[in-house]
Amino acid sequence: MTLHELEVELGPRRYPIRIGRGLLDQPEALAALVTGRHALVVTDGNVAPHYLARVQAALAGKTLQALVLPPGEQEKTLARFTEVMAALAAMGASRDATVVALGGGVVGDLAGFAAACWMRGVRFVQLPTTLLAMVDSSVGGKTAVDLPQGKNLVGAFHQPAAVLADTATLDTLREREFSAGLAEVVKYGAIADAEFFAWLEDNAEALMARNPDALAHAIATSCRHKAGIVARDETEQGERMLLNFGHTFGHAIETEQGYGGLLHGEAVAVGMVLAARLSADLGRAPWSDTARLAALLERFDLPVALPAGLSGEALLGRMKLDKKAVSGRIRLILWAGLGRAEVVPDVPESEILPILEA
Ligand SMILES: NC(=O)c1ccc[n+]([C@@H]2O[C@H](COP(=O)([O-])OP(=O)(O)OC[C@H]3O[C@@H](n4cnc5c(N)ncnc54)[C@H](O)[C@@H]3O)[C@@H](O)[C@H]2O)c1
Ligand SMILES: O=C(O)C(=O)C[C@@H](O)[C@H](O)[C@H](O)COP(=O)(O)O
Ligand SMILES: [Zn+2]
Repeated sequence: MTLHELEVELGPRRYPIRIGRGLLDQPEALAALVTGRHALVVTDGNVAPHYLARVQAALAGKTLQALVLPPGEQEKTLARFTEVMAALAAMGASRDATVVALGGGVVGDLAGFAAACWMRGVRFVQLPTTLLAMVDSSVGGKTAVDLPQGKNLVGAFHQPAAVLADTATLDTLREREFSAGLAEVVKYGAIADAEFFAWLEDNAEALMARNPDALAHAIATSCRHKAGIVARDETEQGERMLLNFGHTFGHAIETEQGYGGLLHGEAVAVGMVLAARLSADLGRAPWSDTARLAALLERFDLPVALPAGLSGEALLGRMKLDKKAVSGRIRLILWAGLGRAEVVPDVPESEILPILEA
């Protein structure tokens, strides 16, 4: 098994990211992640039938409970968060408990937020099973739930103790969700690594065919970028905002659709193209790079234009509740072309609205 091992370095608080096929088949390594007596495995109804038994078997010596939630973004709510709290209370979880997130970004964000809050913070382990979770959400400690008013509005920074990504779990992931993960992979090339972007262009077919070597390279490269940025700016005071490229638009779309329309990765794909077009409109980036970005996303079967039926004014209103906004003024991640993004305060609404109405 080819194993990629990385670290997120946060001074004395550092944690490993392990990426490889078959990691869930190593019971000792899984058991070592749970240090106290209590463990709560949070997962969802699509993931549990495939992978929960293996995790349960590995943790058999522990006081163990599993909470299987209904899948989907519409479940990343305060109500489900309360269910996780209730499960921890019912099992008598003490401060040395571990919350294990087995699933995609929805499970990871929700379980992580629960771990951040239970008794003011307990140990948390990420076992990501979607491409998106492996390349992005399992790393970096952003945890949250959505409100009807906006994405991830209630949350906390709470770093996992370890991330263990068994890439064999991607074998059961549906095509649409797989493509959604590729959007966040493309993001790293777009904001920080033009060479990686070109590699993605050259290897798009291999990635869509889920070639194991291509996938491992894409996941490890993405995690290396994310780990580096998080290490330099854990709580998003500056550089980390670049990871939000496409997200001010994307989150507005997801919220406006009631979390039942585009998937997060799909909304980010549209958002990145809108941000790139706005950058080109403002003379900050070459149009040719915007075309390359859209073309690559399309090769990954991702949408690159706003879904029909959304009002530009309504989307603009949603964008004002973005967490990067300052004193109610929208702050956007724009780019200067492939591999170079920047935080831009005070982009006039009069420049943004036409992009939302085009
Ligand atoms: N915390 C962060 O830094 C961060 C980063 C990016 C995205 N996110 C969040 O992540 C979420 C999106 O994550 P996602 O794309 O993983 O969505 P998801 O968790 O909803 O998973 C997608 C779908 O795939 C199913 N699934 C998961 N693993 C599977 C497997 N191995 N086999 C078969 N089916 C499987 C799930 O049940 C779900 O239906 C959003 O809420 C987004 O806001 C957070
Ligand atoms: O890790 C980060 O920082 C990111 O922004 C990664 C994003 O891909 C992710 O969607 C994140 O959840 C967005 O965070 P938010 O603070 O904009 O809600
Ligand atoms: Zn994202």
